[in-house]
Amino acid sequence: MATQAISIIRLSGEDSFKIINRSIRKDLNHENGTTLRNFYDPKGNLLDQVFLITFVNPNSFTGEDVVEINCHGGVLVTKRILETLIANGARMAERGEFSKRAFLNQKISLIQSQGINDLIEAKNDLALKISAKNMSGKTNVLINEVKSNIMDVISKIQTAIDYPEYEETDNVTPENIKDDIVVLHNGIKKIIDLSKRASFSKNGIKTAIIGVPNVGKSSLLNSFLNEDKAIVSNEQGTTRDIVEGEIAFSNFTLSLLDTAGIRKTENKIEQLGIEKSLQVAKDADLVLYLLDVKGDSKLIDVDKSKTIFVINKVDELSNEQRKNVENKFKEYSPVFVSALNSDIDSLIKRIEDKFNLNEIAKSDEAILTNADEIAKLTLAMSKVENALTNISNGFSIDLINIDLRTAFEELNELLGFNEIEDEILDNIFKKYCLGK
Ligand SMILES: Nc1nc2c(ncn2[C@@H]2O[C@H](COP(=O)(O)OP(=O)(O)OP(=O)(O)O)[C@@H](O)[C@H]2O)c(=O)[nH]1
Ligand SMILES: [Mg+2]
Repeated sequence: MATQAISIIRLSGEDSFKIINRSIRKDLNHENGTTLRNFYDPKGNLLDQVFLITFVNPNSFTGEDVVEINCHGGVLVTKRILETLIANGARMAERGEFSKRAFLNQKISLIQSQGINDLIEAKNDLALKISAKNMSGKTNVLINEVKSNIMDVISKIQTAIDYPEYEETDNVTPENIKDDIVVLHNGIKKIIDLSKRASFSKNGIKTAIIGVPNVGKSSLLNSFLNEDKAIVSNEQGTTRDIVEGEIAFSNFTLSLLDTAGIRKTENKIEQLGIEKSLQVAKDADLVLYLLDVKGDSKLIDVDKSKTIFVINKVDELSNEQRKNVENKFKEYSPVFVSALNSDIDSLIKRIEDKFNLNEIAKSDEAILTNADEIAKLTLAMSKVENALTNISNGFSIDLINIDLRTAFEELNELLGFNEIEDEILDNIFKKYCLGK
């Protein structure tokens, strides 16, 4: 606890009014409202003048009676008010308990509660934007649309199975419903694709900076971070261990890893550093590979699909030399930067383009950034894919129906509409910051 301008203490549950009434002189009316009151400790000593906001169930965040106590933000006064409330019958909330109660009282869905958590932890503007949308319930609406599209196809099939004598159901054949299912599949695929890329925005893109010694890897890290974090020198093999740094841009966060320059060496410690460099490159989401303009173009083996090739020290190149270098490394379409002069905007732009983060920032689609949520959606998509394969294999509509129903159930689970075991539920909400 630290000193703040004001502290806000929230009571939630059916005894909320009873508990606060023990610390004030005249009972509050059991209604929504605001009031300024003197707050007394159990011995009757005046502790503070507090501003109270009351919410009567179900019209509160948790769906229960809630009293919000706005007191002065001193550490001691806040502590004494908390102690008084506890003496009067309250207890401290468990981690995530407010959100859990809101969920159990059907005030918010699982996606919304995840959105609250993400909002608190957002490290950049895009992550903030996505979490606000998820928290607001807009994403629920979009997922519900997908659900009702699945429901439409299921209903068609079900009617054909239950009432085969109806003329309208004659055209419900696997071939005829195929187009509907393809549309469904593409819709879910798009959400997954955007979500996977957006989750980088939330978690930080794990970015390895690699290359031969002296190309300016540590200088590039420092230039990103705008501080002298890694040691830079013109001696080859300066960096031996991984140096980490994190930087947030408007649409993404980079978790940068500067590595030891890769070369043949007899030095055991340097060798270990180089092994680490290769491992880091393997594990990374993104590799910034600094090419050596003076050396030959024999490259370290990297996964090109996740690599951006960079030529540093552009400040040292004449126009003529730059053209030659561009030619030499044409197939890698490298980005030119000068770490020394902090001239790295073109690289930042290239990263943004690679992950297409602008598209995500502008997108009106549902975007989920939590691995569990994406996994559920992926499972739903695989069931829809199964349905399509079964159509191609000439299976009957009742078999196709089974997969669509499972996909539907997965979406329900994503929204938290299915029965969820208590233990799993506790685990979901435990990651919340205290009491939220
Ligand atoms: N002119 C110029 N010099 C640079 C630039 N970036 C780095 N240097 C210089 O290049 C030398 C090597 O830089 P480092 O950042 O230590 O290179 P490194 O790739 O981390 O080297 P190792 O850790 O040994 O693998 C230093 O003398 C830097 O000042 C640049 O953009 N322009
Ligand atoms: Mg270095």
